[in-house]
Amino acid sequence: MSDLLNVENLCVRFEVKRGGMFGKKSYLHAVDDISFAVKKGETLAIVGESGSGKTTAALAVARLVNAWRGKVELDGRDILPLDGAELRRARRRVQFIFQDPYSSLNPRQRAEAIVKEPLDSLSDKPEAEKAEIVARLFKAVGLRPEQQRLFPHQFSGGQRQRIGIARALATQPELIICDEPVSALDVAVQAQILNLLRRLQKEFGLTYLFISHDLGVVQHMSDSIAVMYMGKVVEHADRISLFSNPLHPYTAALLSAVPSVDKARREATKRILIPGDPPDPMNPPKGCRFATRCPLAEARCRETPPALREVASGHRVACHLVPDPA
Ligand SMILES: Nc1ncnc2c1ncn2[C@@H]1O[C@H](COP(=O)(O)OP(=O)(O)OP(=O)(O)O)[C@@H](O)[C@H]1O
Repeated sequence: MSDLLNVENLCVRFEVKRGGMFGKKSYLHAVDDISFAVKKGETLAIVGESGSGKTTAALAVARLVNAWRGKVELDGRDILPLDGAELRRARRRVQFIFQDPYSSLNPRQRAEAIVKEPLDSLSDKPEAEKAEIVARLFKAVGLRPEQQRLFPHQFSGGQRQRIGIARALATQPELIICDEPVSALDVAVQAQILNLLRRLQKEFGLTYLFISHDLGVVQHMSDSIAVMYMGKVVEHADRISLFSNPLHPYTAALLSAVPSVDKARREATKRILIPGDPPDPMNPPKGCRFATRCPLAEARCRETPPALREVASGHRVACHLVPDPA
């Protein structure tokens, strides 16, 4: 399968003023030169702790925040320079499911109007056709026809996320960015929504960029995984390689916190605690960004930033301590 999405050297920075109105202008580099690709019909998960830049990267891919540098190619065409009708077309192809089904739906709109909204803003279809599409989508996400007329507060959290999913599907997108789509939901409901997302992926041939801090969820939802730390991708591999052979000390620590159903594995894996807090994002460490918290860090880690390099087929890592392949 060819790549649907190819992100190259993407950088997003936010201007931050320090010291009041006349303070010096400086920048927070929330996403700092990241690259990844996702094959058609597959799921790439982006994981990392809060503040690592996952959401900002996803918003930049969907053109919901401005990238500072880099490329976001859909089927080989960079969508970052697009505007006008071409941008509208690209927006139809890339849709977003938000984390919080409580705050991402307008409480004053009926469910059917919420699901129809992307068609109103991005398509020129006649009203009757839009109504048909909305009715089909309610069915596809497991909601009943009479629920179309209800308001968000009349739904449970899981049902609200189904509305969010139906809205994301309205323009028949190819790429859906799921930003922590189940983290605001009860565990039992989480499984239902994840199953729904998987079923829809098969049914409509969707490609997912799946943002999560929860590796337990990612284990069930991804073909490949990119691990982010302080704006950088530190490791990127297919799911099986990453779970069976995590190479970056940060990935190993994240994985050690995932409860395993396999008793032998549970006993063999010792929980690795990551000491301290992430450094100030306005003032990142000059070498490896993880060096201040890495139990294995050496002098070179504090001095020189490690490049992301391929150490096994499709397995890339940014760590000085991982040897080159023989
Ligand atoms: N609009 C903004 N202005 C300034 N800084 C921002 C803005 N949005 C995000 N940031 C900063 O960019 C960095 C990355 O944030 P981001 O929300 O992308 O991380 P995340 O990994 O998605 O975290 P979370 O899981 O908490 O959403 C953080 O340091 C955050 O404070």
